[in-house]
Amino acid sequence: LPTNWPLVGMFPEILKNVDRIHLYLVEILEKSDLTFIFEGPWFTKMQLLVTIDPANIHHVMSKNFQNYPKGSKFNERFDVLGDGIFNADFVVWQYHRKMAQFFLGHPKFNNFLVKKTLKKAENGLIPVLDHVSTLGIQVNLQDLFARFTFDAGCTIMMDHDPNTLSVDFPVNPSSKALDDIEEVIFHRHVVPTCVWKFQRWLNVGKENKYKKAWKTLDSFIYKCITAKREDIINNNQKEDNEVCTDLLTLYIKDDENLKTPIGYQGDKFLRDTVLTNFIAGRDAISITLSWFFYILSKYPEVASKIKKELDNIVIDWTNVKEMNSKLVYLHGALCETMRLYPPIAFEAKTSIASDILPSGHQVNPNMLIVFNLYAMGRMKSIWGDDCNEFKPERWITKQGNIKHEPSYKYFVFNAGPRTCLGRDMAFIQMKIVAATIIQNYVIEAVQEQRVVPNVSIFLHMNNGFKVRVFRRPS
Ligand code: HEM
Repeated sequence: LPTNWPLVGMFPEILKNVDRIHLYLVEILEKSDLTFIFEGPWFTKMQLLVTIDPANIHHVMSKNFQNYPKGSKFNERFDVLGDGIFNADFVVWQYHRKMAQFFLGHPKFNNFLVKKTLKKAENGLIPVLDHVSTLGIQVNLQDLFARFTFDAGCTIMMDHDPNTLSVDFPVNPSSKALDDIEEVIFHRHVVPTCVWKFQRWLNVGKENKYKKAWKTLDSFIYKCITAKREDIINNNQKEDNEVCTDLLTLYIKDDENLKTPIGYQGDKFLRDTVLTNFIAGRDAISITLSWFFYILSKYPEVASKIKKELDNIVIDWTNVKEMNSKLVYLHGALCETMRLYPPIAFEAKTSIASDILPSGHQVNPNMLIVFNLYAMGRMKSIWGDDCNEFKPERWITKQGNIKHEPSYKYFVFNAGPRTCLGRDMAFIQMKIVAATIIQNYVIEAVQEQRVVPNVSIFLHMNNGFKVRVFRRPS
């Protein structure tokens, strides 16, 4: 376990291992029986509890949920999200949750999502993959998927396609602004609060970058909201028109709902909601797809099995229920990818009152509890001796159905009342992309590259994932 030095606490050990923090946490958490207390330098009075014990997760996320809000520190660091669901607690969160549950589960919205994802695969993904395969050039698959999810996300949220997925690989200011925002939010987690707040006050360095990115995103989203409001007025009568079923339209049409517990928020509410959904969905999906194809390049037999599963069915994405029941192996391979490479590798909560966790650890008031999902997927005591092997079969029952694991064990989509609301949406989009590629192309990883996760809010690959693409003979 890390040595707790006088004055500096465990800080030197963390600094020494910062580049391999996920692997380091795997080692520490294994040795410490899944929970340990990190002691910071004495002057910071920092003490955080790091745990991946499923019983503790169940306790914090569900049983004693009221004692563990996101907390003011989280709100400060993610202030760009405004009062959106990610950043909200208590009544405001309840209000958002009810609305988001209704709209994200809306049948019209789900049909729209499938239709637009298929269209993006056909008009964006396939032409780009054909282009790189014809020219025989390398492509960074991580970048390609980020473009796919940005375009699809904008279309699904606001019915606006910025077309960043095209053969000339354009730089898009709003997509770049999202990258910058994520980079600075991560920075805010690693430097002392007083340091980044001082930088913000001076408007220098990363904080200056953050401010500019915030402005770019605001301008983009507010423009789309204004255009959408005009669109709705002009198309008011066309209820069945697909233009009317993006998320923004559904929210705007229910204008009564914009009267939130903190007052009428109008376009500000819409802006917070759209931005939160961007942050929630864009990277998690593209990162999972990148790791998925990275793993398939290591396990070609898994790719063959998925291809066989796809060849044996009639593909009809409009019948999502049917597709889910038939694509069991593909589903298992995606779950297994996220077990080993969870796109959101860290989760955190802050305690209100003191508490005792099922593991026996004492929680003090206002204590930060940190969960590392990367380490969690690689624990023998949770997943068995074969935890480091990639086995889609782990997710299939003897009867050939999808096997469900409790969310406090498979914590990738969060657990308890704040469970991810985009899980089904994410799976359907990932399945459409995976099926489109596996059926039409062979992806070959470029040999001379080291693919490792970086240390950030999301589990990106440090230098992307370079591949060559070959069209399958028809
Ligand atoms: C592979 C894809 C995804 C993964 C792994 C994932 C994972 C997560 C996780 C870990 C959280 C908890 C975050 C926190 O509380 O700090 C979360 C929350 C959430 N996710 Fe996802 N997510 C994915 C895709 C999506 C998509 C596509 C959407 C919809 C646009 C979405 C919507 C949400 C929302 C609204 C919440 C907030 C729930 C709440 O606080 O009550 N997610 N997700």
